[in-house]
Amino acid sequence: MAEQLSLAAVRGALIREEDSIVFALIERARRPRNAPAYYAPAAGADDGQSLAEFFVREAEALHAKAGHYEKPEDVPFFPQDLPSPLFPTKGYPKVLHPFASSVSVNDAIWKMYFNELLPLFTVDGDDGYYAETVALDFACLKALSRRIHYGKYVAEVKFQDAPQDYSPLIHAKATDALMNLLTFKAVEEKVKKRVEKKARIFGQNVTLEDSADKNEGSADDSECKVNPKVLSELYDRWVMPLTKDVEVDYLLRRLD
Ligand SMILES: C=C(O[C@@H]1C=C(C(=O)O)C=C[C@H]1O)C(=O)O
Repeated sequence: MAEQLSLAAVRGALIREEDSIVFALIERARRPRNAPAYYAPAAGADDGQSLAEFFVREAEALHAKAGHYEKPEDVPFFPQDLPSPLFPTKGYPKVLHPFASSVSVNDAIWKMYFNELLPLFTVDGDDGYYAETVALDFACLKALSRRIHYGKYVAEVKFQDAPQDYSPLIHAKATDALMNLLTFKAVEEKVKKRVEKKARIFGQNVTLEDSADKNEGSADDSECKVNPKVLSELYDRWVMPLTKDVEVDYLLRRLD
C-alpha cells in the first residue's frame, strides 16, 4: 500500500484488486465444481482435512517462508504456526495502528467462498482435476481476502480525515453509527457496475474475426466465462459488507 495515504489512493488500490478478483474467478470457472476436493479426506488421514484445506495450509506455509503475510492486507487463512521468512524482507511503512495485523475476517471469507460463491460461478461436475482446482481456489481466496482487508487502510484514512466525527463513536463503541458514517452508497453503486463491466470485458472470447458490432464490452452475458451479474452480486452481498466489517473492527480499536 502506498506510503501516501489518501482516500483516492486507497480506492485506486481497491479498483486494481477488482482485476485480480475477476481474473481469478475466470480461471477457476475453467473447472467444474469438483466437490471431492472439498470433502474427501486424504488417504489414511484421520484429521478429516479436505484437499482444499490441506492445499491452502501448505501453500500459506510456503508463502510465509518466502516472506509473505508481513503486510496488514495480506492475512493468512491459517495463521497458527506459520513459519518465519527465510529470506530478508524489506519491511513496509507502518501507517496503520499496530493491532491492524490482527484484524481478520478470513473465516467468513472462507465460508462464503466455498458455501455460497463457488456454486454461483462453477458448473456442476467432476473432471478429476482436483489439484489444479484447489490451486485456483487459493488464488481466488487470496485476491478476495486482500481486497477485503484493504478496508484497514480505508478506515485509517477516513479516521484521519475526520477524527472529530469518528472518535466519539469509537469511545461509545457505537458499531451501527460507525457503519453509517463510513458508508458511501453512491460509491458502492459505482463499484458494482464497474466489476460487472470488467467481467463482461475480461471474460469475453477474443477472436480475430470480430466485426465492428462486437466491440469490447458488448459480449452476450451468456458467452462470458463468468456471468457478469455474479460479480456485482459478489460485491453487493459479500465483498463490500465484509470490507466494511474490517473497517469497523479496525476503527473500534483505533484509539486503544
Ligand atoms: C471502501 C470504502 O468504504 C465503503 C465500502 C466500499 C467498498 O467496499 O467498495 C465502498 C464504499 C463505502 O461504503 C470506500 O469508501 O471506498
